[in-house]
Amino acid sequence: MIAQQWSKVSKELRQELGESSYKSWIEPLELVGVENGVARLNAPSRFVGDWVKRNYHDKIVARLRNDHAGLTQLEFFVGPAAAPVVKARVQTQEAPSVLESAPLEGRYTFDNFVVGKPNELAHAAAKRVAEAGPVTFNPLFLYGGVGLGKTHLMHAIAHELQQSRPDLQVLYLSAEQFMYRFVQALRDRQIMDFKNLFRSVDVLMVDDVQFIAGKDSTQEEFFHTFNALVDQNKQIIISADRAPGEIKDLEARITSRMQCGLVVDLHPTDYELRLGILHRKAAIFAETLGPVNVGDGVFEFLAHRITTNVRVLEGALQRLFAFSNLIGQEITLDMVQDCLSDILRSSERRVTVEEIQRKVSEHFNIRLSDMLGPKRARNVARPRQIAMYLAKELTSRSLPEIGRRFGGRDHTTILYGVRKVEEMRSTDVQLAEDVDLLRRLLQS
Ligand SMILES: Nc1ncnc2c1ncn2[C@@H]1O[C@H](COP(=O)(O)OP(=O)(O)OP(=O)(O)O)[C@@H](O)[C@H]1O
Repeated sequence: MIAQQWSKVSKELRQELGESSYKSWIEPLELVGVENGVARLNAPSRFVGDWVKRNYHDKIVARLRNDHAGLTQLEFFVGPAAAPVVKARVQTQEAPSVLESAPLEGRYTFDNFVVGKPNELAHAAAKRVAEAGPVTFNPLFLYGGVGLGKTHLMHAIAHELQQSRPDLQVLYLSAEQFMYRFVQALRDRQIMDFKNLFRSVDVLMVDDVQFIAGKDSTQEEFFHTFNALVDQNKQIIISADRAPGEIKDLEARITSRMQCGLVVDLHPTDYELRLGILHRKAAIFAETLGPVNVGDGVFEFLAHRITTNVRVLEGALQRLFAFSNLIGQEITLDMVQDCLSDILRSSERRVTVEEIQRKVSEHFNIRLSDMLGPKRARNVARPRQIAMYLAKELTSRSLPEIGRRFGGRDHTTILYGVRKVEEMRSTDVQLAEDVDLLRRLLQS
């Protein structure tokens, strides 16, 4: 049955992806089962599993859903199927005796998480929770844009707890899986069992909570589970793509509950963090694939050009490693251009220096002519430096080019402005907020 379903799906993928991608990535896979919204596939190596997950996850899930409504996730394993990583046990008689966590990604550990200015607070909060000391903030609410490491941090907490406190019952799942289990319990008339199971965990982690917004009965149940756990002083960790107050259609009482704990933001990455992540990921890929030579300037180029999110950055690097491995040559800048033309095109920065100058002037209520002119008063000079900083961050213009657009200033003046804002971001909260807001406005 499962084999037939997989054969149907792989035939469709063969048509869609073409013979060569099919042979490399789909043909070697075997579907071994589907349970609790997760399909388990056997892969010949972790590299193949990772690749397929990154590139074809949604395509495969969409097709398998024809036979398995409620499927949300793929899990890949190499060799004989392993037992799910984290389990929560309960003592009720009739209820299923085990509440299974969603699978954890083995690579999402604290060791593999690169810390920089944009994520240091989120990282510190996650580390604190992973120590499993007395609960000091509840819940920990992590939020940030797509692919900035929320899931990575949650899995890292689960891994750490698993190591240091195997006695704790830790449950990690996505909000979608929470809803799926709730609906299933309603359908099977096992709602009391569901309640008991969820109230028995010591640490509950719910990923992408924005998913339950607007889903009334799921929200209601989530609210009760949440309250019951908080009352018992059990740690809850939640992630979302935006701050609690900004999630549309989330009930006010849930929003205010979320705000009672520690709310931390994962900021968009900066150049240094992207560079650090590239080095770390390259070391990880090299462990799987063997060493690959990376030519001069490749990491810097990628960190400069791919600013959208870390997932895209990682996908780009993985593609380069796979290609370099296939042809047995080092990764050069030419190879980057050939191999990643689609990614580079789509991440081309469209914001212009002029747009930045306009927005920054509006925000600080100064004249555009003053921004470009010689005035040195602080109320003009600081916004000018912020605009210089954003121009460097958000466009691919060089410092001399930016200088020309700022009334013919020298590139060293621009560099000074950029550095000044970089420095001040860590000490001046107001300035950091202004910069983040402007960046968001310009990128939306
Ligand atoms: N600071 C970091 N260090 C190392 N890897 C990172 C970092 N930030 C993100 N990543 C990597 O980027 C990828 C995407 O991260 P993750 O899935 O955690 O993002 P997310 O914020 O949960 O995204 P989404 O909003 O799509 O759920 C993962 O492979 C993760 O390992």
